Amino acid sequence: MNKEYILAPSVLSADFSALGDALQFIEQKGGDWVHIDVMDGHFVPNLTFGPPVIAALRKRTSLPFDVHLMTSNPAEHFDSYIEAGADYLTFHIEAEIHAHRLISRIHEAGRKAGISLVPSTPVSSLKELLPLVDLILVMTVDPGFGGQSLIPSCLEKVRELKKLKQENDFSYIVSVDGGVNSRTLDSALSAGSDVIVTGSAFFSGNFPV
Ligand SMILES: O=C(CO)[C@@H](O)[C@H](O)COP(=O)(O)O
Ligand SMILES: [Fe+2]
Repeated sequence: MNKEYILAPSVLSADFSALGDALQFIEQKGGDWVHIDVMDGHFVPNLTFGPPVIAALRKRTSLPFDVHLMTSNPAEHFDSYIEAGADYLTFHIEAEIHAHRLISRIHEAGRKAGISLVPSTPVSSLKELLPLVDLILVMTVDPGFGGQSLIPSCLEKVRELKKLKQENDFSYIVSVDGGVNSRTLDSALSAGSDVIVTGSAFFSGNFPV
């Protein structure tokens, strides 16, 4: 299928007892990246993968790893995720005051730095970081779980970010994460999303691939 966006299926909705097979499935279905949701049971009320699991998956595919840290204090352990094989490492603005420093450290390690914001955080909170980041991940659900419904008003942030990018010649790409399925895909794309993350819809056959 010829598509004009980066498809980043999230293994959060895969069978955790067969994550290697999930990577193969993503490749077969034309996924461009693998989205890996790291949850610490603190920043979000759920717990998922850590660096050892990511390092094991790294041996099974050459697709880029889009690691989404939903963790408190991401600066404390970001290097383990880089060592494990993250290509894009995204952390939450709500979890890190010293974001400039963390972005620099990710860049010094030779990886792409992403910043994410939950539905209640406005784009204005990212103002100082817009010239620095490679990716902005707009959460369209409250993070922590797959299978939730996309909050349509969050897509306004995608429009705002794309406008700011154009006006200021910034280089970031914009990703939409949460509740994207065959019904909501068009709205995410028409808002200007460059990357589409999809978990439950992709693994249940409710995503147009
Ligand atoms: O970051 C998250 C959830 O916190 C996402 O990456 C989910 O994995 C997306 O799942 P769906 O909403 O597509 O089921
Ligand atoms: Fe995610």
